[in-house]
Amino acid sequence: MSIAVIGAGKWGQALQFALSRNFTCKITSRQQKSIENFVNLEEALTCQYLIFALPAQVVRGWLETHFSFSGQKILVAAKGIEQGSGAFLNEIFANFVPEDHLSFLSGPSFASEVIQGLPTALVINSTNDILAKEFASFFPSFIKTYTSKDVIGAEVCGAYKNVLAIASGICDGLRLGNNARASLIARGLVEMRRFGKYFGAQDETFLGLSGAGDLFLTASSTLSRNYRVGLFLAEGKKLEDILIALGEVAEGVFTSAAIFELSLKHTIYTPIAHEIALILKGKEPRISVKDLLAD
Ligand SMILES: NC(=O)C1=CN([C@@H]2O[C@H](COP(=O)(O)OP(=O)(O)OC[C@H]3O[C@@H](n4cnc5c(N)ncnc54)[C@H](OP(=O)(O)O)[C@@H]3O)[C@@H](O)[C@H]2O)C=CC1
Ligand SMILES: O=C(CO)COP(=O)(O)O
Repeated sequence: MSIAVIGAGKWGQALQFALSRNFTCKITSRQQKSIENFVNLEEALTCQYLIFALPAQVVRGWLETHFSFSGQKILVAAKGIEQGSGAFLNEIFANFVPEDHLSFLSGPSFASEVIQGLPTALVINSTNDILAKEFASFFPSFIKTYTSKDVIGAEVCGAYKNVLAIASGICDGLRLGNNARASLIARGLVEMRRFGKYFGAQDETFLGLSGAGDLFLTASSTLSRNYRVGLFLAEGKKLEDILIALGEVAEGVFTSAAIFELSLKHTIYTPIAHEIALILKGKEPRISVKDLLAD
């Protein structure tokens, strides 16, 4: 059995750490890093199992440039919707990999906790149940794994909660209180369900680890990059400066634009994501709060 993680950022390194409990797990990235079992891209691509931990926005370009399908089984660990096209990751990957070789990881998982071996529970989502169970079996005992066939539901949850985490960070940054944050998260859950249902997601996904689990985590902790983006926006910092200081990806910034475009195109009511997209374009957060309360 050969397995490699593509992308040695925060999440890629945490996944490699977890999967190395039971196997030799290789890892590759653009830049050479002093990590055990770091290999070049050519060697990684010969592995039977590949885990993609790249930002959602670069996935299509990366696949076009580097990937040719030769039977690899894929687990996609990114969370986001492509800005511009509004494409979900399963749609992008479907151009390069047969559906029965594709699976998607979801659930509450701060890389900084996984890399310490702290427990969590995750979901492997695939239309191919055998593949999902195969990937699930690779995870170490400190990660409890479940499987699901609701790929689109998991994807919407993983992407949408990043936008709601920005909203929650703004809410806390403006010191609106615990009641306001709980209201925002609860309405956010309803909103992301409405959005997901339009694209065929199943109800139960929103109440489980992929939905409520990851949303509650990300929207209530400064460990979340997206939440921190929200905190800094509330302080009046410029998005450009925030992202430079962050130095890591905050997917909600791009996904909010994608949700904005998809919601307009398909007439889906997504008021929170709508306001976040406007704030990221310069709208004053306090005015957004007033507009949300009045809506
Ligand atoms: N961090 C977390 O807790 C979690 C993150 N995720 C998701 O995983 C994905 C990756 O996040 P994370 O690892 O934290 O992000 P980081 O910013 O820490 O790392 C991003 C990685 O992507 C690589 N990369 C960036 N741009 C390109 C490009 N144009 N071509 C090739 N490689 C590129 C970087 O390569 P290099 O190292 O060479 O610079 C780096 O390895 C995101 O979608 C995120 O939402 C999901 C669950 C948890
Ligand atoms: O997806 C995550 C936890 O499940 C990580 O969230 P952030 O990208 O906001 O840090």
